[in-house]
Amino acid sequence: MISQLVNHGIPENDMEAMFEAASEFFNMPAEEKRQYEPKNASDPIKCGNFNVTDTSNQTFTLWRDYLKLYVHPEFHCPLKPEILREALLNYSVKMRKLAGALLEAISETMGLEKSYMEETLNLESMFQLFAANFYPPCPQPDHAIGIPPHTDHGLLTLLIHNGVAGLQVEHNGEWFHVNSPQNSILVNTGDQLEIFSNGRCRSVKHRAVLNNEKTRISIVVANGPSLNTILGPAPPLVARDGRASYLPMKYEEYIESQLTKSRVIGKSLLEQMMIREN
Ligand SMILES: O=C(O)CCC(=O)C(=O)O
Ligand SMILES: [Fe+2]
Repeated sequence: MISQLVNHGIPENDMEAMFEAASEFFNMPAEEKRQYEPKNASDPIKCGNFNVTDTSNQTFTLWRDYLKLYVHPEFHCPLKPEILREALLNYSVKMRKLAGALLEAISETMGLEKSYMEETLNLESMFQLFAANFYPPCPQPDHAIGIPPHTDHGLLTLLIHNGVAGLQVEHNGEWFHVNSPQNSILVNTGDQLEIFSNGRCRSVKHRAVLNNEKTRISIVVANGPSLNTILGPAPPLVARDGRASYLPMKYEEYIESQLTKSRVIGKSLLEQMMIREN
């Protein structure tokens, strides 16, 4: 499930402030950014760039700079550029409210109480991850990739971009461009929502491709349950369906396992969580 919100109530200024702050960050000298090179996968502030990565069954040359920050329940932000802190605090609060409202509506659509997810998944202390992705023009766009195919691990990811196309989603084994308008917010369902909904909301496989003309920037906020939530299919949905289709796991462990297990086993973590029918 992927949807596009056009009337989302987030002022254009708030989005522009994020693009400006992210561009300033990426344009800082390399020495300034080096302090945030990741030492551990769980560092709350990290940035990095072009490299080669192995997913479960392929090796990719990546063509992107990224900045990843844990912004809730604890707020982490680099000191520079100075404009980033205020813009990000404001933006992350608004994205949290929007994600909360969407999750209430999704709860109701599934026949649950409006506040069911908020209460059972401890959304008050939801784990929120911010990412800015910067993809410069690539001379050979077909020989590298911005982000390899993946699903997001949280509940809902909210994404905006600077008007340059690049995001693609997979449907029935084929890749399709998501040509969303510049000021819209793209809503992407993640693994935790697929598990919680017992398969009603599918986690969308997506990737970012490159071009040789324009720099693309995407600003992503991933909203998940609290890190200590043990998330499994919602019991009322399991009762309705007659079976649970997924195993439960603590969200914090899920994030850690996604970084390690899928490479070893050769299947995505979400596939490993599925309980097949005999
Ligand atoms: O840049 C994009 O459009 C995709 C970004 C993305 O999938 C991610 O950061 O998880
Ligand atoms: Fe993603």
